Amino acid sequence: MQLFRISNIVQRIAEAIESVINVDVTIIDNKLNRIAATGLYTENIGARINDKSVFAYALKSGESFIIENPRIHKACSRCEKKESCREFAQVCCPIKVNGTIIGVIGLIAFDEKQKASILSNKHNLLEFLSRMADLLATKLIEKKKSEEIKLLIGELEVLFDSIDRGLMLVDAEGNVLHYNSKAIEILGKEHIDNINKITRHFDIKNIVSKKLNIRNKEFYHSINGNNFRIVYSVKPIEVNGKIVRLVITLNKINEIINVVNDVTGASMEMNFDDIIGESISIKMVKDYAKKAARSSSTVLIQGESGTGKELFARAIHFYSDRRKYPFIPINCAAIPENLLESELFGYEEGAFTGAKKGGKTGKFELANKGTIFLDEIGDMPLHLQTKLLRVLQENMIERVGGKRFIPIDVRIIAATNKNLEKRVEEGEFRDDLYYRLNVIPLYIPPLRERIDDIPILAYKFLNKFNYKLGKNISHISEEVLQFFKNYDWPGNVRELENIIEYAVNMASSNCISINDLPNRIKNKHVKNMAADDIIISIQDLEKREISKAIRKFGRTKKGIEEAAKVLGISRATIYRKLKKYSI
Ligand SMILES: Nc1ncnc2c1ncn2[C@@H]1O[C@H](COP(=O)(O)OP(=O)(O)OP(=O)(O)O)[C@@H](O)[C@H]1O
Repeated sequence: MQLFRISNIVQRIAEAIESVINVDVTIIDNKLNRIAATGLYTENIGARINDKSVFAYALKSGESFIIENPRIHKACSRCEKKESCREFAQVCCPIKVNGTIIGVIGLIAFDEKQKASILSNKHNLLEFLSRMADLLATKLIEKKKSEEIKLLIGELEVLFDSIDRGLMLVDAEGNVLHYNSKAIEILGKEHIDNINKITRHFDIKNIVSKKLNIRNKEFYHSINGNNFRIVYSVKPIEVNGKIVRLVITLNKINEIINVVNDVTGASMEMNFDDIIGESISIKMVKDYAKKAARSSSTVLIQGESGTGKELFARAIHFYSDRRKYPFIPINCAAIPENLLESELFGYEEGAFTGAKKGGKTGKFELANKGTIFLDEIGDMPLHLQTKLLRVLQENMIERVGGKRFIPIDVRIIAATNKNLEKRVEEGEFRDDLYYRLNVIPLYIPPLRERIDDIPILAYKFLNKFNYKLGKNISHISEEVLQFFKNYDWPGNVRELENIIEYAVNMASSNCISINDLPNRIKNKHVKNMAADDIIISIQDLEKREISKAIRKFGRTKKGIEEAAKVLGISRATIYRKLKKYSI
């Protein structure tokens, strides 16, 4: 700590001491710089004092002392000016902060009268100087503390302003004391002159009296006639058991929605190249879907389960102008009927028993400016179909228990594996909604109608699961591929993917064979074997028959011998084949 930082105060204290004692005063710092002086040495303020002087001695000793006989006193022993010294007496009193010497107060008598004044009351004089030294030390500590506080305030101001949320500091009466630039951005510049009015949304009285912590509530706010929903939280600051301040954080709902979508991966990117298939039919659907992506009309995707309807919906979204906004999928059949409405449209706080505090944002709002994918639309209950139709007609949604309409800009892609026209005929699906949804119809053919795609898809999934499971299987046997082409694929591409995952787990050689497939598939294969038109390679046949025999007779030496006998091959041959096919 350096005395020069409070040099004004040091000088004032030096003058005060002089006016009380009538003796010249010099105050030096721990570097022997004269910080303050009165009388003869005033003009030497700022100059350095010799390091063999009495002051240097005082700094080193750390004790208070009085020199009654200059030149003879031991403090003068090293002084180079001792012979020419004009001083009659001197007093030194160190200034200490937490035990560290930071300077010295010195009194210098230049005549007998001043000397007498010093010597007449030695004890009280030293006591007085030590008080003055303490006063200087306290002033220096205060200065340091106030500089630290200034720095802290500066740091907090920068921090306050760099936070990407609106912040307001409010007193217990609701007066806004501070706000950051993000708060101005959220609330709108024109509201800043009347910022105290904003606090009426927060019920400050209640928060203060009940010491409440409020999390993620909403209020509606209007800027230039446009309505926004702002989400706020309030944290009280308590001092001695009383709430004295409140910190209010503000966020625009849209910004929160974007964060949620980013974090949950709602917008997992997908494009048309990720849709595998070289068959003419799939190529045609892709071309058609690319055209659909350019418009913002509603698309209805129809196709059996697992044909890739969601894949197409995602690819359309990421090929469209909405690609920077969320893609929000919702499966209308997977959510219980009583929850579906609030999932889709959200609800206000207190809308029903068990409703979450602060309400809930629905998928339509989450998808704002993006695309909502309504999967299994055929299973949507009739009363919600009516509500959905209104959304399509008016581009507005109403939260459950809400009193106002919220404008939305969402593209709808719906999908179903049901025959929707039939459901319309049966009265299970509103015909007006069907026509509204079916503006751009897209039909995805089942796998059995594009068998040329099966090997490509099978190898694509083989690579995927090799990577995922750390395997290195390079082939799928001809017998398996042939069987796949004849299989009916009720679960389409999803089923094919699952079967390959199973087989990659089970295969012990570098080729997937019939034996590696799940039992329910193998059984179907056995039945198919009866069909004359299926041709199986000799190798696959050999492998299958050897496996069958081993399963029947066992892997013991005796079992293998028995199997060789039944198969009509030698013992050496069966061992060789077992190794070859990794059975
Ligand atoms: N052409 C394809 N290329 C690559 N993977 C595909 C293809 N078609 C479907 N898949 C995969 O098959 C699985 C099922 O696809 P998706 O969920 O899109 O089908 P869906 O028709 O929406 O099914 P559901 O009717 O059950 O909702 C996914 O893992 C998907 O990645």
